[in-house]
Amino acid sequence: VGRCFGDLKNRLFVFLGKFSFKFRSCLSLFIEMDRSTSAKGGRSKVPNESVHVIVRCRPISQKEKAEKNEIVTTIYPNRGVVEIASSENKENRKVFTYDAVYDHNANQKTVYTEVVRPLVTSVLDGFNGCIFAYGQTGTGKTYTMEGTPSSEEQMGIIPRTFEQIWSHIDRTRNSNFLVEVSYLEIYMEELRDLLQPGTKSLELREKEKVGVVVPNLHSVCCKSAEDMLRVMVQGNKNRTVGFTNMNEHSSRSHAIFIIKIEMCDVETNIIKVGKLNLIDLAGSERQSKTGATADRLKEASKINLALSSLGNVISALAEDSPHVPYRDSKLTRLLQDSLGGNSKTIMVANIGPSVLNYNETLTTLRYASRAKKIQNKPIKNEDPQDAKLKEYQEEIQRLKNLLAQRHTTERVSSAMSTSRLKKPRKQRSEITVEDIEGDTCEEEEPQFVKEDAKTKEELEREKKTTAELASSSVS
Ligand SMILES: Nc1ncnc2c1ncn2[C@@H]1O[C@H](COP(=O)(O)OP(=O)(O)OP(=O)(O)O)[C@@H](O)[C@H]1O
Repeated sequence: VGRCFGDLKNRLFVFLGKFSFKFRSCLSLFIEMDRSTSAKGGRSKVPNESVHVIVRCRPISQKEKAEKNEIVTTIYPNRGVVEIASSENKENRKVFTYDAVYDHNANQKTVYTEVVRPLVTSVLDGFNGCIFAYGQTGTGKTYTMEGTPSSEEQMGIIPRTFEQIWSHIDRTRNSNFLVEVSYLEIYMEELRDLLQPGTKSLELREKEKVGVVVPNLHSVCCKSAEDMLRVMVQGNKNRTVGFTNMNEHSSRSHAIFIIKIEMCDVETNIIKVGKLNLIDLAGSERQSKTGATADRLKEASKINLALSSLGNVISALAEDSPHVPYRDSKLTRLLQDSLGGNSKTIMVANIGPSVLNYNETLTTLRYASRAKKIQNKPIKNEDPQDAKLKEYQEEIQRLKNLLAQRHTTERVSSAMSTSRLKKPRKQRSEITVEDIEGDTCEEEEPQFVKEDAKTKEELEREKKTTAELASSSVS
């Protein structure tokens, strides 16, 4: 009995020990969670959302086919799994799982509908969104992000977002929208405005409650999907592209297409702002493979530097490290909110199927796996102080008040100056699609300015008739 009791007592101690260990670790987990949420600005009630990671494998190229390169990646779209086999040892297979994976059979429309459409819907509800394509050079980042915009089948993510945005605007009643786009590239660690080439390089600034901003970056107000497409095409003409052994039209810079949508519900007067960053990164590359020389070599080292800092940020966030090295490159500073901040983010990891790409593919798959662990805290941007629609609405109200005031004083005196009736000043950063295409066409006046001008005209006409009547009755 004594031995039995002793045994029971020992088991009880082991159990209590385990329990107290679990209790302690739970407690420290809660304390840790609380610490990390309060460290991120007290947004503890906002639910976390992981970065969505998808992998897309391009078809085998003509060159790879001709060289009879072995295929080492197997894609299982139904299970979200990518398997990669080492060419030396077929048994040595590495398996990775993602939110979605696509093989060479997946067309542009499928990728958009399944992955991007829900994110753009959120942006149209006032969230920040970011989609970035990452991968070795020549694996299809530009094909995925842009594709061939003139072809219904081949158009990529960016032109498809234009269509979704404008079909939403056309369908929505009782709301006003303001859509603006900007386009910039990071080339050799310098920020360049792709819509105003030749201007001096841009700076990054940290703005309280807003995050990292690019002052003096031009934005173009768009009134249709076609407008947005024209801006994209124009910006692409200014993007730095070069030839490498791996890709005839290799992007030598990281390009960021920014869409800002302000929307105001006319009944509630609530303004929401959605911002979408669409990023086509330059490819990671081995200088020996790309055959880089001189300028290409300098570019490549800067590209690789920015990409390795992106890798470090991803690793730090995935490991919940107390220090995240966002400040190490312009790219990571610009992506600060998209990785670990206020944004819904999708990473598209592009890979190639052949044995030639084995090492790079493995690196990309590992990066992508780590990125899955990144937690963001997306919050709806409602009633921001710097919304332009708000500024315009206040201007409309001011004009209306002015007209009402004028209407009453008109009868007493006709000397009131009309010079105070100004249309809203054109912002320095506001240019039109025509401006960037070299057309000097003046910007079409917003509807409310036209309406106010109409009222003013009517008022003038009324004034003239009254004066005529008065003069005829005197005579
Ligand atoms: N899913 C795909 N289906 C058909 N063709 C593709 C696909 N992905 C890529 N390609 C083709 O592969 C080539 C290289 O693609 P792309 O230029 O998009 O690569 P990239 O990753 O942007 O390269 P870089 O980093 O050098 O700019 C192009 O000719 C492109 O049309």
